[in-house]
Amino acid sequence: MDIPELQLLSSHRLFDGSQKRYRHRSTSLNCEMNFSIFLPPGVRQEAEIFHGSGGPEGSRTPRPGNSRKAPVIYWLSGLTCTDENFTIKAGAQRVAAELGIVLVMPDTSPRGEGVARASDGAYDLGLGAGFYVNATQEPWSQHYRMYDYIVDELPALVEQCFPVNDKRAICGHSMGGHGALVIALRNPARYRSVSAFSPIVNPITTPWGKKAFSHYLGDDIKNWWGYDATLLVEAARPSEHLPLLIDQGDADEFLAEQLKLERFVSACEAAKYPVQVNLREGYDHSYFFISTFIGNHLRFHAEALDSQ
Ligand SMILES: N[C@@H](CCC(=O)N[C@@H](CSC=O)C(=O)NCC(=O)O)C(=O)O
Repeated sequence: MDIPELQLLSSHRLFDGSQKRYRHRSTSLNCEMNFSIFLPPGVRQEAEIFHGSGGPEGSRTPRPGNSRKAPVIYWLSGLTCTDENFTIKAGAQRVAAELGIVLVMPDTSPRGEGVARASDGAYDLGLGAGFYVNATQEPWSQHYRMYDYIVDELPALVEQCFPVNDKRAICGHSMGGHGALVIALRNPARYRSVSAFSPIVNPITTPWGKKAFSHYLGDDIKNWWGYDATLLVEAARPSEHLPLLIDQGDADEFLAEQLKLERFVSACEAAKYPVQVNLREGYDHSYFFISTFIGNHLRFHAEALDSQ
């Protein structure tokens, strides 16, 4: 494997660990991408292989010291987000530090010069709205391959450069909840557990999903099926079931029109796929909701990741 080039953009100490932000060249997305990572205490606090313009991490040499490797939770954010929304608003680091878990927060789409964007500046297509699919339609297919980026490229980079083992979990919100469910259902051997807040679970029938999929994947709905969690869960083999947790606010402004959680729950029941769903009275779609329950999700994953 090529040695990845990582550029450190920022680094902050918190809860005796570090919150860092990096930029790298993504081959899947054909552009520069940022991601954020939280390193808990007790593991090496720098990237091991690092090139770039100086800085304390500018070394190829493995560093002496703590060689413990931690499990990782990948967090996928929703529409309009970057890697920073969850990093700044969810308050996940305190519990991740206690549990000794690494958190990785990717961006939600390719970005930069030459990357296609919605012609009318819409928030639900293009930049910030990659929907975790591999686009097949022009102009999107030149960069919008978020599925490959999240499933393969980013974990390979993280596992090469940071003190992590191969125990992975995946979690997300809204569009990112859709991404987490789809990716885990399609790749059950790669993850120990999956969870979501307010996920879009049946995008082939709802407005955000139909708009994005018709642009990214074309008009033939058969090509959308592999990105619909409700269809995927119906087809999941019992031997590949993962621990699955969903939290949903009942005051969520998007629940009725965009999310359709009841369809996923019915499909899980029909397929006998065990799912824990917490309907939370009075909670909306925001990061206030996520910050309230993120600790529960991290502990749920920690059990599956065999962490502490
Ligand atoms: N009309 C809103 C829509 C954007 C929005 O609500 N985005 C959510 C995710 S929705 C599904 O993926 C979000 O996480 N926003 C970022 C945040 O920090 O709250 C708008 O653009 O205002």
